[in-house]
Amino acid sequence: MQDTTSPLRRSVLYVPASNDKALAKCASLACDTVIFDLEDAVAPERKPAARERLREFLAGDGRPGCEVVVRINALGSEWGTEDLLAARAVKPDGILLPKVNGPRDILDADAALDEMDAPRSVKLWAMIETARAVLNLGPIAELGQNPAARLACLVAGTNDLARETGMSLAPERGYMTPFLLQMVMAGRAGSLGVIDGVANDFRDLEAFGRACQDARAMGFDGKTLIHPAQIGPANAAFAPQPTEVAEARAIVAAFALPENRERGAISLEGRMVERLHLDMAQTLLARARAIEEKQQ
Ligand SMILES: CC(C)(COP(=O)(O)OP(=O)(O)OC[C@H]1O[C@@H](n2cnc3c(N)ncnc32)[C@H](O)[C@@H]1OP(=O)(O)O)[C@@H](O)C(=O)NCCC(=O)NCCSC(=O)C[C@H](O)C(=O)O
Ligand SMILES: [Mg+2]
Repeated sequence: MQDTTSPLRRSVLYVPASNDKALAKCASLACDTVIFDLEDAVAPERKPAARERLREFLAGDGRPGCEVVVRINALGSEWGTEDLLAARAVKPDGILLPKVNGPRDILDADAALDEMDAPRSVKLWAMIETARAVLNLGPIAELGQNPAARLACLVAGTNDLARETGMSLAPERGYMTPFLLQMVMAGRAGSLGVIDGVANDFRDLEAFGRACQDARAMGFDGKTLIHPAQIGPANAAFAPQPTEVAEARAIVAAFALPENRERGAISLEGRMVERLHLDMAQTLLARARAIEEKQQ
């Protein structure tokens, strides 16, 4: 469940660590999180150079002020350990693990970070993009309840899921939706953030806006993005809408009335409203405030 302290992650932009122009641009963008990618956005022959470029870039003035996450190659791959060392060195908020199959992959990364003396404040994010990860969502999410584990967030990898399963992403991700919902359910059970996958067609912003609205209705915190043009629509779709803010304010005001202070359920404009709705209203208002503060 989102609460009043949940971080804003409406727009989570992948930036290829090998792309100088994209690196130079990212600090000026209004996304909530940047994921610097060492994995699929970087060709095999450019992996070492991308790692070095990222180290240099994040040590300099261009480092973005938002949440910073680094996606490494799978720890079992030939690049994994070097990537993890590089990621640890750039002091990120999170490290995103691709191709996670089950809890073991996360525990191994956790142990490797401990060996590197990485502070516990460096969190792990896990891509859910293999059929095995979907089958293991329960045990993966349980790590979120373990204070010793670093797991903070699940990220959908719909391209890889489509590749492995043969499942179509069209129309409107209808076949993929049950698994995305399973991911949201697991993430919430484990008190984890949950971020939706990317939309590859970055020029069709109308379709993208609809995809963001669907993702929000499914319960996702935000969407992963591949292009700066997707930031505005994602920020708008995952923000509380004016009617929702007005409704939330009315609920808070109604429960503050002396006659309602000791009541669990009240009637408001013909609808039953309970204290759980008061909690939801307070969360939504906190989110609206956080967005407002960010814009100032
Ligand atoms: C998709 C792109 C290759 C398109 O690039 P390009 O043709 O250069 O786009 P534009 O000319 O429209 O770009 C306009 C300006 O914006 C900058 N730009 C573009 N993309 C980014 C970005 N991601 N971050 C920051 N800045 C960006 C360009 O440099 C232009 O700048 P300027 O000329 O100075 O105005 C490209 O967008 C791209 O590479 N996107 C990211 C691709 C990526 O990271 N892929 C991997 C992550 S997605 C994934 O792996 C999904 C998951 O794992 C799964 O399985 O589903
Ligand atoms: Mg992927």
